[in-house]
Amino acid sequence: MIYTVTLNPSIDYIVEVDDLKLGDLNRMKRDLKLPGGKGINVSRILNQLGADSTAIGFLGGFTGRFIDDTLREESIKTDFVVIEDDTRINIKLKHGDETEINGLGPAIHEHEANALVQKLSGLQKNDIVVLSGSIPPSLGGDFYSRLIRVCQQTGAEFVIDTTGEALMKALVHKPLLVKPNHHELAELFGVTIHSKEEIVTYGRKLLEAGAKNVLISMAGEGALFITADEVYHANVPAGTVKNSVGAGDSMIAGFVGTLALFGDPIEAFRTGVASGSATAFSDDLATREKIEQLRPQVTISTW
Ligand SMILES: Nc1ncnc2c1ncn2[C@@H]1O[C@H](COP(=O)(O)OP(=O)(O)OP(=O)(O)O)[C@@H](O)[C@H]1O
Ligand SMILES: O=P(O)(O)OC[C@@]1(O)O[C@H](CO)[C@@H](O)[C@@H]1O
Repeated sequence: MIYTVTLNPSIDYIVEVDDLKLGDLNRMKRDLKLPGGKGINVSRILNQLGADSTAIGFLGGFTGRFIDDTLREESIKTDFVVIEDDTRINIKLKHGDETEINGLGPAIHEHEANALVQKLSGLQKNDIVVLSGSIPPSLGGDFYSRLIRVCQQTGAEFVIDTTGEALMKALVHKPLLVKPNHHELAELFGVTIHSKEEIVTYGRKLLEAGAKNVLISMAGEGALFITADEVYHANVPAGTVKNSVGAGDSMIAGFVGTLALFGDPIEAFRTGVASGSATAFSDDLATREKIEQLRPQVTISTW
C-alpha cells in the first residue's frame, strides 16, 4: 500500500481575476475550491492511475471535513488524525500570473502528533510512504525525521518531497525518491546552476548521499532522471499551461505509482513527466485520460 502523508493539508481556493488592482475592489471571474496539500495531490493522481493509496495526516474543522468528504467522493481512502484546529485555506490567485498565499497551518497538539506516529507504526515492509509538503510550525521542523524513523523501524520505503535541511537530513536514510526542481537543487547546495551538466553534477550528489532515485524537474524545460549508471532526459509534451499548482506532486505520483504497479523505472519516469504536464495543462489536477493522451509524447533519451 502507498500512504501519502500531508502534515499541512489545505483547501486550495483558486481565484481568477481579469486585472488585479491592489487596494481596490476586485470581482472574481471564476473560483474553485479544491482539496490540496502535496501528499493529498499525490493521492488524487495515484487514484487516476489506478494505484491504491491511503491519505493520512492532520485534518480539522469545516475545512478539514470538506477535504475528507471530497477525497472519499473520489473513492480515495483516508485515515487522517482529526485535530481541534481548522485546516488552512491557501489562496491561488490567477491574474495573468499566478500568485500564491499559503497559510501557516493549524496548531497541532502533542497527543494529535503522537496519534499520527501511532498510525504509521502499523506500516508493513512493502509499504511506500510519501512525505510531502510543509510542516505546521507547532509540530517543529524535525517532525519528518520522527516519521522517517518509524518507516525505518517497520521496513517501509519512503519518498520525501521537501527542501533544505530537512531534505539533506533525510538522504542518509535512503529515500526511494527525491524530486527537487532545478532551483531547489541549487539552493540545497548554496550554488547557482548555469547548465544541465551542473544539474547532473549536483543531482548525483543526492544519489551519493543516499537517495535511491533522483528526479530533477525543470518545469517546461523537461526533466532528468539520475540513476547510479545513467542519466535520462525527458522532454515535456506541447500544450497550454493553465495551472502549475500540483505539477510537481503529479510527477511524484506518476513515478511512484507506476514503479509500484509495474516495477519499470523508465516507464515510471515517462508517466511522471506526463502526469506533471497533464496537471500543468488542466484547471484541476490531471485526469487519467489526459495523462494517457500525453504519455506517448514524452521521449526519453540517455543524456
Ligand atoms: N510549463 C510547463 N509545460 C509543460 N510541462 C510542465 C510545465 N511546468 C511543469 N510541467 C510538468 O510538471 C513537472 C514538474 O514541474 P516543476 O518542475 O514546475 O515542478 P515543481 O517546481 O515541483 O512544481 P510545483 O509548481 O508543483 O511546485 C515537469 O517536469 C513537467 O512534466
Ligand atoms: O505550503 P506547502 O505545504 O509547502 O504547499 C502547499 C501547496 O501549495 O502545495 C500544493 C501544490 O504542490 C498545493 O495543493 C498546496 O496549496
